[in-house]
Amino acid sequence: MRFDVVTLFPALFDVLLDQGVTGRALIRGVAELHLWNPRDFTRDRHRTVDDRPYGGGPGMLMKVEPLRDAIAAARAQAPQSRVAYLSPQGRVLDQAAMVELSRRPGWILVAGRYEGVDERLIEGHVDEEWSIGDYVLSGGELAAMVVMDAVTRLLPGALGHADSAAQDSHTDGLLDCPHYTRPPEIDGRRVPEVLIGGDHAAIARWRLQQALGQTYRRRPDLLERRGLNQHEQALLDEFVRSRHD
Ligand SMILES: Nc1nonc1C(=O)NCC1CCCCC1
Repeated sequence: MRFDVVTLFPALFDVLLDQGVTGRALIRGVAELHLWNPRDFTRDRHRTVDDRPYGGGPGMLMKVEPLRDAIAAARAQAPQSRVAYLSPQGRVLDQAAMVELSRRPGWILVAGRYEGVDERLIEGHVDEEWSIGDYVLSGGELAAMVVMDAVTRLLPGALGHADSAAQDSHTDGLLDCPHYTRPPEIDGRRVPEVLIGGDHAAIARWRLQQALGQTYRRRPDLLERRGLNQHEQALLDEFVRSRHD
C-alpha cells in the first residue's frame, strides 16, 4: 500500500514513521509513505499557498495551483492511486470503509488547512472526499493519519497476529467483547471463569455473546444495520435474560 500525503506540515507525519503498527509496517515495506508539500509547488517569491476568500468571510483558503501541482507530482509517481480529500463534508468512514480502502494499491491523501480549499481543486483534481467524523479539526493531517493507521493495520503482515485485526471491535459490525489479563483477581474483581477454563468453544461462544450484548446495550444502531442470524439472536436473548435475572 502506497500512501502519498499532500500537506503543508510534513513533519507532523513523523509520529507515524517511528512508532507502533504504522512504523513497523513502513519499515517492513507493508506500506510506504511519501509527503508532498504544496509550498514546494509555488512559483512566486513568497511561496504563496493561500489567499482571501471571494465574497469575504473570515480566514484564508488554500489556492488551487500549489495543491494541483503537488497532486500531479504524486499521481506521476503513483499512477494507480486515487486522490482523496479529508474534510467534514466527506463520506464518513467506518470499519467497513477502511476495509474497502485497504484493498486498493494506494491513496493520495490531501490534507487541507486554513478555512479549506478552493472548490475547483476538489472538482478538478480530487476523486473522493472523506470524513473521519462529524466534527471540525484544525487541519486534515490528523484525519489522514487516522485513515492511514486504520487501513495499515488491516494489511497482511502489518500486525503480529494475523487474526487480531479480524477480532477488532467494529469487525463483523459488532463492538468488541471485554478483555482480561493477569492477575486472575484484583480489587475484588475476578476474571470470568470461562476464560480461565481453557474450553476454546465455550470461550468463543462467551466472546461472541459479550460482543452481541455490548453492542445491544451501547450501539443498538449497529445491530439494526447488521442483523443477527438465529444462533446470534439466541445468544443475545440469553444475555439479556441473564441480566434481568
Ligand atoms: N472531520 C474531518 N474528517 O476529515 N477531515 C476532517 C476535518 O475536520 N478537517 C478539518 C480541515 C478540513 C480542511 C480545511 C481545514 C480544516
